[in-house]
Amino acid sequence: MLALGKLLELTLAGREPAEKTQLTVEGVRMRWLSEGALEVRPPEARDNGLDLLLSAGIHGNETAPIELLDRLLHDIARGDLKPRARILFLFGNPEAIRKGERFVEQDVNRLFNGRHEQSSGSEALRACELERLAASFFSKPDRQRLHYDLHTAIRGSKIEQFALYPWKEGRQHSRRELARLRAAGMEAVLLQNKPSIVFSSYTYDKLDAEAFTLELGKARPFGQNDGVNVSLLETRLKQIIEGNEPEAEQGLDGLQLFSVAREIIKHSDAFRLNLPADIENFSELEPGYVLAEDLANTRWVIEEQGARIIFPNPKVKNGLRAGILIVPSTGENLA
Ligand SMILES: O=C(O)CCC(=O)N[C@@H](CCC(=O)O)C(=O)O
Ligand SMILES: [Zn+2]
Repeated sequence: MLALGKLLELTLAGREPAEKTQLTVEGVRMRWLSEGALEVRPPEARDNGLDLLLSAGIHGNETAPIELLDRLLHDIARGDLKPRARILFLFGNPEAIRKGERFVEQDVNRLFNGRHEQSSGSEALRACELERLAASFFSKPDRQRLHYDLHTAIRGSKIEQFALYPWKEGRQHSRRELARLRAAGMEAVLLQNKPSIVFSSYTYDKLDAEAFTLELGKARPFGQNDGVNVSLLETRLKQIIEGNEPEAEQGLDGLQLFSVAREIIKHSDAFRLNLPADIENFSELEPGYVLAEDLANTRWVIEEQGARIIFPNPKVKNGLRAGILIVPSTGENLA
């Protein structure tokens, strides 16, 4: 296999490849751009006009998505997968991946849409570099732009695989993209309704890509991901890469839609989240339940019917999201 197909090995070893560009037997050009960053370009005559950004390891301990991208890249480097799309593979936080930690000093996925400018340290620099790599990749006019940022979650979930769809003023969420996600095994989608500082929000908002965070199961160390079944997603990604994706069904086939009711922000060290440590994502909360308390007698009380909690985490830094309260959505504003 071509050395550049071993991007993960290079990244784990913290090494630069001797040759920065290599051609596969199929004439596919692989170009190493920076640590954990590799561009794949099909021969011009085969290019179908899609620019596909696949990122994983924005959180270093979320290894199932990293292993998935590693398999795709191996297949391309061996000539077993024949891309018609241009692809940018990104391993988001190499230092944290090497340590097997979510992050080293700060969460890279809270540093996009310019937030890195208000911060310092290696993770702020990396967020800036990831923005630059994505912006340069998505700078070609008249091409389709698609970004999947792949994650696994800290805790178990009542709905195992789901997507978060960013928001931008004046832009509608796409039914066609939702159908594509359903075909890729996603059981639910959270339709965001305000701007955010995560990677997929940056590519959606600033680079006009269709962009999603995908949650694929529970985070586990390398080699221990048998419980994370990514087979439907893997099949669909191969089809997208090879440009032979079956036309998605019109219906969303049982895909559950949610919208954000409220983001729970931790304001101080006095923040308390009144949930069991092992609570699963998408657990329902009854109206009247006191979800959280913070300084100056601030209380987060459930008011919404059908409210559920995702990503509860009282350990985040002050000022950051400590959970999202969501409610079912009918998806009436889809394009
Ligand atoms: O399990 C958790 O609490 C977090 C899992 C995770 O990393 N999720 C992403 C979601 C990004 C988004 O809001 O689109 C994150 O929190 O960064
Ligand atoms: Zn993550």
